[in-house]
Amino acid sequence: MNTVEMKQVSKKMDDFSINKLSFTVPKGYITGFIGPNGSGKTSTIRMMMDVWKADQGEIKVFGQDMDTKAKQRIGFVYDDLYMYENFTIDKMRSFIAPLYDTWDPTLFWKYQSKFGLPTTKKLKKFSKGMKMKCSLLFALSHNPEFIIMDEPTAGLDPVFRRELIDLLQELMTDENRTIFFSTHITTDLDQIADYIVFIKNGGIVFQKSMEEIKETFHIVKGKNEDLDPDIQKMFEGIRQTDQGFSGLFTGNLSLFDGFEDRVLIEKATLEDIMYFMLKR
Ligand SMILES: Nc1ncnc2c1ncn2[C@@H]1O[C@H](COP(=O)(O)OP(=O)(O)OP(=O)(O)O)[C@@H](O)[C@H]1O
Repeated sequence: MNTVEMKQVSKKMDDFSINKLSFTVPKGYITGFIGPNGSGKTSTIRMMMDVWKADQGEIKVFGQDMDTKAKQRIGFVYDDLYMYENFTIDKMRSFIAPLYDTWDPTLFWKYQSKFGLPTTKKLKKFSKGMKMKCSLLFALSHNPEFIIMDEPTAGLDPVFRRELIDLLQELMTDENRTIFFSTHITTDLDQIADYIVFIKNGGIVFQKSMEEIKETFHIVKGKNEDLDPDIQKMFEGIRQTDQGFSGLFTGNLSLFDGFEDRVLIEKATLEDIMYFMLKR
């Protein structure tokens, strides 16, 4: 069962386009959305939320086209705060709470206190991190079954970032809940993601489960003298220094059996995978 299904979605902008993008967000799991700067993550999220219309393709959320009823079931965290800057949190609450049937005041005050957000300070006086926390506070207070976040950890200090990751994990004890979020901090995803959607230039690179990623991608380190052109071709990407080479490998590891201790093989992190696949 999928919370989101994007099929062959395309959109042309001035000097950029999303090209026949297809992926799913499986229900009950955390899916991380990665890609380099300007690859189309925010644009894709905007289309998913129906803030922007796609030129072509199909986007289904909860098995239907997006409408106000579906939006009620979603907690949406932008990379910027789209709220009235002259308002305080308390005033914002009086506007936003009535919009949601499932608004939970207990949850609101619980997160307000947990995030340490002042209720009487105007939003324009909030720091970047405080704005992100505020956006999270409003997104979580109506107990959404689907949480979509655009770079939620950007601007957060390491302590709160860790706390947010723990909070997301805690939220996932509800097996009906689904989380989809974009981030450049791939170490966060190494810890909590179940699936990864990787895009580049508005197109899909891959969608895989973390399990599949851990089984498929390896970093092989070795000596430069062992790196002949035939071996080089077997890698998805290679980095060479005077000390030796390291490369991203997705093939059968038995190929290196004869190398014995001349090579070191490790599981690749998401950062390794992005680095080598984008460098290629
Ligand atoms: N309103 C807009 N009108 C025209 N082009 C836009 C608009 N917003 C974004 N773009 C372009 O779309 C491309 C993708 O931008 P987008 O913000 O979706 O990427 P991203 O993957 O979220 O990037 P980042 O990781 O840097 O936040 C960029 O080339 C950007 O200039």
